[in-house]
Amino acid sequence: MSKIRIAVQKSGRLNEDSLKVLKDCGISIDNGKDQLKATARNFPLEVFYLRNGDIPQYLRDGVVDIAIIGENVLVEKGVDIAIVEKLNFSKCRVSLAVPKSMEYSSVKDFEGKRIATSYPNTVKSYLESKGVNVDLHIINGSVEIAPNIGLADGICDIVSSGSTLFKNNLKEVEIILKSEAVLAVSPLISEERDAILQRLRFRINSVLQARNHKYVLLNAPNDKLDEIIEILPGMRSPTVLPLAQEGWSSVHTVINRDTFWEVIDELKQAGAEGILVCPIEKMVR
Ligand SMILES: Nc1ncnc2c1ncn2[C@@H]1O[C@H](COP(=O)(O)OP(=O)(O)OP(=O)(O)O)[C@@H](O)[C@H]1O
Ligand SMILES: O=P(O)(O)OC[C@H]1O[C@H](OP(=O)(O)OP(=O)(O)O)[C@H](O)[C@@H]1O
Ligand SMILES: [Mg+2]
Repeated sequence: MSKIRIAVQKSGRLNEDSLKVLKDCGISIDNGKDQLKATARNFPLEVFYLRNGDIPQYLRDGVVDIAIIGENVLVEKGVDIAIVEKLNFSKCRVSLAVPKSMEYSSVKDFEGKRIATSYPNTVKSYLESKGVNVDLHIINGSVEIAPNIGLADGICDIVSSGSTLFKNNLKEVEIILKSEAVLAVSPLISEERDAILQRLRFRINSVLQARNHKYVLLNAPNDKLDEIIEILPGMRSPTVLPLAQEGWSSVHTVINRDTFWEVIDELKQAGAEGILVCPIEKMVR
């Protein structure tokens, strides 16, 4: 029986969270250190541990069938690779930044300037689309230091919290793109392996949905039930069960993490008591 081959970053920011997604999908992988390849014990899947920057090429050549990779790397390598899931981690942006002291009004201010970056293709195509010509200096790490040592006038690099920019006295002036970890698919995937991919996607979706929601139980006086149910979304509608104490009910529902605290505040104001919040392990819609 064939196995689907997935590329995962060998070490670095994506490694741990990528393996966690597979683990939460119930897939167990021997994760011996220094392995380049590992086989899952209970799912037709092989993991290839690779450098992030090499993964797009492996996908294009069909050496691996799928990969967990930062969207920004696919953009930089300019390969036309389909993204089938956004995985909601490693969120960042690729941005242009300049020294705080520089007066900046528009992207035209970059005309003729020296820009240090590890993402030359991304910067180039962005600035070309704006009709701006620059002098690019390609460096592989510690890009933010370049303006301070006189190597460049500005930089283009990954920004997340902004603290690296702050520490280097730089300010973010243009966001070129937003990125997060994604599941990408080789254009050469076979039909048989595509069927395995669909099974994997089903599991990934139920894991992502679960991570995004909480299970909530609360007690409510019966005369407040209508108002409380109005506040609650729920998968279909909330479950309402009578409590042993007359005139009270227990309400069970699922709440999205994004609106969680607002909903809890509203519930309390509407008369809910004894609110319990539990994590959800898997969620199948
Ligand atoms: N500060 C950050 N916050 C959030 N996500 C980030 C951050 N820096 C990088 N990323 C994302 O994580 C990915 C991997 O980053 P990392 O620095 O581990 O790898 P790399 O050094 O680019 O690659 P390689 O595997 O070739 O060494 C990036 O491509 C980007 O999508
Ligand atoms: O906005 P922040 O939260 O400060 O994150 C941005 C920094 O994170 C990344 O570097 P990383 O730590 O991966 O180091 P690297 O340059 O060695 O890859 C990126 O290259 C930035 O320097
Ligand atoms: Mg990095």
